[in-house]
Amino acid sequence: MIYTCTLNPSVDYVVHVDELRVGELNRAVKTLTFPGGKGINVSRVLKRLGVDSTALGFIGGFTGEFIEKELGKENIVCDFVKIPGNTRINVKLKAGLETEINGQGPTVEAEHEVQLLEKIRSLTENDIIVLAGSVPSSMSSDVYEKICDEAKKRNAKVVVDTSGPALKALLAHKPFFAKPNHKELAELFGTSFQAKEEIIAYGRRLVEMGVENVIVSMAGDGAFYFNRAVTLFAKAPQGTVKNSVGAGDSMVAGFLAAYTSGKSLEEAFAYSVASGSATAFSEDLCTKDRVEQLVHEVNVMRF
Ligand SMILES: Nc1ncnc2c1ncn2[C@@H]1O[C@H](COP(=O)(O)OP(=O)(O)OP(=O)(O)O)[C@@H](O)[C@H]1O
Ligand SMILES: O=P(O)(O)OC[C@@]1(O)O[C@H](CO)[C@@H](O)[C@@H]1O
Repeated sequence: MIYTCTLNPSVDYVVHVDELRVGELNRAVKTLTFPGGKGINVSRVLKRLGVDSTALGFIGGFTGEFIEKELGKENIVCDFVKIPGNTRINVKLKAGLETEINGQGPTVEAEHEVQLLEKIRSLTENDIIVLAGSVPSSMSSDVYEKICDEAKKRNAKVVVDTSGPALKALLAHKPFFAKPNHKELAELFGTSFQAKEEIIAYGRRLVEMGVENVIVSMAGDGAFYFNRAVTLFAKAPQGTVKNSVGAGDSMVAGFLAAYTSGKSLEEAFAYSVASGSATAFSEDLCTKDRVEQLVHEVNVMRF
């Protein structure tokens, strides 16, 4: 079974305006509301790609109820720890450019962390757990490491899609799969990239640190895949971007869906890139049909 863990889920409130006038009244031309948070997005895309998962993490209040109801409509199994306070609302403002304002999220107490860790203790060697998204400011920054330790003790595979100190700390635990974008990779090593060769060098360093599979995404410029044996590159398919929120999460789901169904590495990587782009070209997350159309446009090259 695949488990996703979203410590700080969100209701994503997508607001379209023709033109943003700062300091004035703006009227939306369209608004959309989605259950969000990186792990939840991975669960939603996995389901669309025909793979079941269980969504773990913390939810609370009317926004938490919305998330659980929406995931229920999509037949996604939820096993959240319920907390007081409202799950955050993240504003995704579309006014030509995409601007995001992510909420802080409710307080998670020590007792809630204990309840989550208890759920992690039921994982087995047949399971994969995806740790995705930011750590709530009320939690200690090593919570992902604690979850990772519990999962690894039980030989479950750990997948990491986070950034900053949480990503840095988790790499030492040699996860099965990590998907930083190129900016997160640069931040990890306190550098900035001017050329693709630098992305390759630093991506390979993650493999040397013990990560089994690494995908470094580069938005419209495609992505690299690294493991001990190969470096692969794929350009992103061309299309009209409608919403890049969740594109990275869709890549994680696409890779896992293909990998767990026994596809080759090249195929899994192509499927991952196609899933990211299919989401970028959709208002909500990708559909399986769109992924399978786009995968034919993804050419995987070996370096
Ligand atoms: N403009 C685009 N055109 C085509 N494909 C895109 C575009 N933006 C993103 N993608 C696809 O989505 C993948 C992931 O994008 P990106 O690098 O932006 O991830 P991310 O920063 O983790 O995203 P997020 O945090 O919003 O989920 C890319 O590798 C690509 O396949
Ligand atoms: O604040 P975090 O946890 O870093 O990111 C949360 C978030 O921006 O990530 C998802 C897209 O990847 C959205 O659904 C959600 O709003």
